[in-house]
Amino acid sequence: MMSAEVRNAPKTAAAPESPAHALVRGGLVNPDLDLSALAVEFAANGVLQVEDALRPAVADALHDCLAGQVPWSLAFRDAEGPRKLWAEELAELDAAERARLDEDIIDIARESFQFRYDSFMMVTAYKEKRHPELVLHRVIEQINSRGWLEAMRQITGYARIRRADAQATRYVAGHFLRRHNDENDENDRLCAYVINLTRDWQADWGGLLQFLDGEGEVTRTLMPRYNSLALFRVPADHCVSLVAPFATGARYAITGWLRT
Ligand SMILES: O=C(O)CCC(=O)C(=O)O
Ligand SMILES: [Fe+2]
Repeated sequence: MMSAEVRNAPKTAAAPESPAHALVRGGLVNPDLDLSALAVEFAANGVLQVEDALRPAVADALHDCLAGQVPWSLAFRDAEGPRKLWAEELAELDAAERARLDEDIIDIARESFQFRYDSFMMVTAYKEKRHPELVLHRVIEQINSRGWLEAMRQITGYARIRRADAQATRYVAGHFLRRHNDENDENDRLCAYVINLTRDWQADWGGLLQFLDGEGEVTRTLMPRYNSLALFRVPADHCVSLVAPFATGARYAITGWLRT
């Protein structure tokens, strides 16, 4: 399937070096973090929310990119599996087709694993050199840099972390991600991470990252606080709760896995 990036952008080799690109090249990690203290907390729970995780100016640049520049596509599952619909394809649907799509998404959610959120596949865009103006290309380089990976190895205790992938996500009213555990066929995901880039989110808007035990009890809830970094071991059962119809904000994040 052709990616949103492929459809939406001409292929350009040279990435323009804007001030935001230069800023992100300077590194992501907030140098004030106490990595040893965070490691103690992570070792105890296997789940951790790091506050003020990125350098503040970097968080602001990433927020501005997600809130203003990213060409989102809608991610969900149909009968065959994961699907993406580009913004233009959604715009072409009439009201009846749109209602049908919503019904189909919810029908699957009733019976099985399902999600609905806006997505931008950062690794695909990077490899295919699509949308080189987006600072997200620099993020792909930085989350695979020695500095970031070493910080992640120190916090998680996983010396085997070798690389990271990433997608940008946006959850608005009606979006959700049902219970799953992040395991994949390659079995190379050691930890999941979520960099939260939403300002002024409210807990009763939903969009909460929740961890579940074998009895279906919620064991931990993480608010998507601005510039927080959620880290947790894979596998772990978790979900993103439904964003309420009255939520006026969008929940922005960059999320992916720390891999072998
Ligand atoms: O956005 C989040 O908080 C979690 C996302 C997630 O669980 C996933 O993409 O697998
Ligand atoms: Fe997940």
